Amino acid sequence: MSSYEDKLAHSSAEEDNPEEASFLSKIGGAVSSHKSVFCCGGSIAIVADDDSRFDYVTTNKKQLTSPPVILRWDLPNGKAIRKLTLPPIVKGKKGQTAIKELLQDCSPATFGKKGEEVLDETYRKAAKLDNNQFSTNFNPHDVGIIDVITQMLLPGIAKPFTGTESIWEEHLGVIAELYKLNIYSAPSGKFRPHVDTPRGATQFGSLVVCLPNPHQGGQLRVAHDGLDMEWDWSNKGETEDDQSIEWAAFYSDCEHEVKEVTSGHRVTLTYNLYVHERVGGIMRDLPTPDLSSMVLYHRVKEALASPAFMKDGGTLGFYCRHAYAHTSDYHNERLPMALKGLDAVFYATFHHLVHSVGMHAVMDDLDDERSSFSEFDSNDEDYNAELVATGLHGIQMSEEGGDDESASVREIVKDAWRSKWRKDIHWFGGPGHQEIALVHLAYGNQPSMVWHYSSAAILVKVPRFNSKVRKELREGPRPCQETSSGDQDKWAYHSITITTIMHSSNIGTSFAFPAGPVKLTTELVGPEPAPVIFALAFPTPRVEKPSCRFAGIELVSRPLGLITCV
Ligand SMILES: O=C(O)CCC(=O)C(=O)O
Ligand SMILES: [Fe+2]
Repeated sequence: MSSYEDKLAHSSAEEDNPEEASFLSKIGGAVSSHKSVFCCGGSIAIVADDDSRFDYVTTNKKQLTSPPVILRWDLPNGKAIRKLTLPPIVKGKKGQTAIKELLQDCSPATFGKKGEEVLDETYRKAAKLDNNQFSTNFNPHDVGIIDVITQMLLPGIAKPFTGTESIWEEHLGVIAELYKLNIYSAPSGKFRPHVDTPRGATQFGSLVVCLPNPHQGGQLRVAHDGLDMEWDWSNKGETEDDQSIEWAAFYSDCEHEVKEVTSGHRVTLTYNLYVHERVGGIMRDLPTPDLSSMVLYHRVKEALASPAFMKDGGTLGFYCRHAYAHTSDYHNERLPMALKGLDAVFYATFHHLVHSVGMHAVMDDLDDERSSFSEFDSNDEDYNAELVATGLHGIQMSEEGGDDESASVREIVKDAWRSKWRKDIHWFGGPGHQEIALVHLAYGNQPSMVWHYSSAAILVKVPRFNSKVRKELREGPRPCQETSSGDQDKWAYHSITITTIMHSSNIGTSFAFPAGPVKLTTELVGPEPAPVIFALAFPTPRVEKPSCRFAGIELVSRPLGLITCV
């Protein structure tokens, strides 16, 4: 216990009241580790004909409700579909007839053991339909379940994970993949303690949704790190005013079990929970939205196709229209992925069309300092120029200027802030939101602090008209040359030259070759386009033609020679 917790525990006259001390110690145990939040769950009331159920999603006035759940499933012959509503529309025995029909069309549920699907009713007794055999009107997003899971279960795993394509840190979204429909029926429907098999590197948990159908028993027990939670959904759906959908979600590494069902049928939907990047969809190399649906995309494409537009290349600049804390270390790691609105569209458009786009902090108002320095005038080389940082960087502190009375502010800032004077940029619009970028000492008898502010901007290096990038935009990508030929049992060494254009989203990109993937890492992606050479061995007949252009990365594959397989 830390000394702070120690103090808290002792502050309640522990000796006089041991019972209270025990409560305090239990509460202390429940907050001592972030691992104590390993599951969450709740109840969604069923309300038929509630047309306004989404009117209250942003207020605190009313709970979200769900209409009765409809299930439709394929008959085993695949030629017809049946339908069931839960809670059953007809009560009593008749209602349960429909469930029995559903049961007839299910198959026994298996479980994974040492990589194999096992059927063993002493371990798991349940019926199942796979997700391609049924459909439902129930969607956990609609009733806020996914938002709750994101808020409660995601922080612990919202870190970059290894072994996946992505290195983006903004893993904030949850995808719930409908996995199975299960029925645990009395007597002895159950699933003994187990840990779910993760279905891929991004799965972090499971969600169980229990539909309103009368049953007893079948409690779900979830355990983690010495803590235990039990969800008892018995009796739900039995009476008119107690009809609800019950749900629970938990991390993949939690042991859990379904205790024996003692009467009725416990009908559940299970979902696999995956983490994904919630922001950045438009910035992905294969973007979620279709960029060609944007007016800007067409205008840019049109311009790039014309020799009248920046024939010898040039630089375009765009000050972000939205505010970002771009000089905080935390935020500049999240840019450009966290760009929004027009900023995101501008960045993504150029990223996809010419690849050479980056974010920079810019100081544009240093000319204001000029008035006090008569030695500068409008003939100066850097007059009317913007000071453009080498990229985005955190706030800098400098002692420069403290004892140099003759230094101008412009010189001090230029020396202390990694940047360049730029006059060649064609800007769209003026500077926007500003953040503190640099603090330094002012010269003079009385040293004082001076603050300088920067705006976040997107700079695009437009390639020359006859560049490969622009040519390909006009004419489509060049087909790759056949790199080698050979017979089946020969292996070819190929050198793969990858020319990268610095962009953070290139990092983590991997190329699938038969010899294994090649992954671009931070070490390989330099500030300038640079060739990176790999020598790979793979069977020539199966050489996959690498595409010439892949997400801003140029690939050239050429044979280096043949070696014979032994
Ligand atoms: O139905 C439940 O509550 C849990 C089911 C389960 O553990 C599973 O399908 O893996
Ligand atoms: Fe499970």
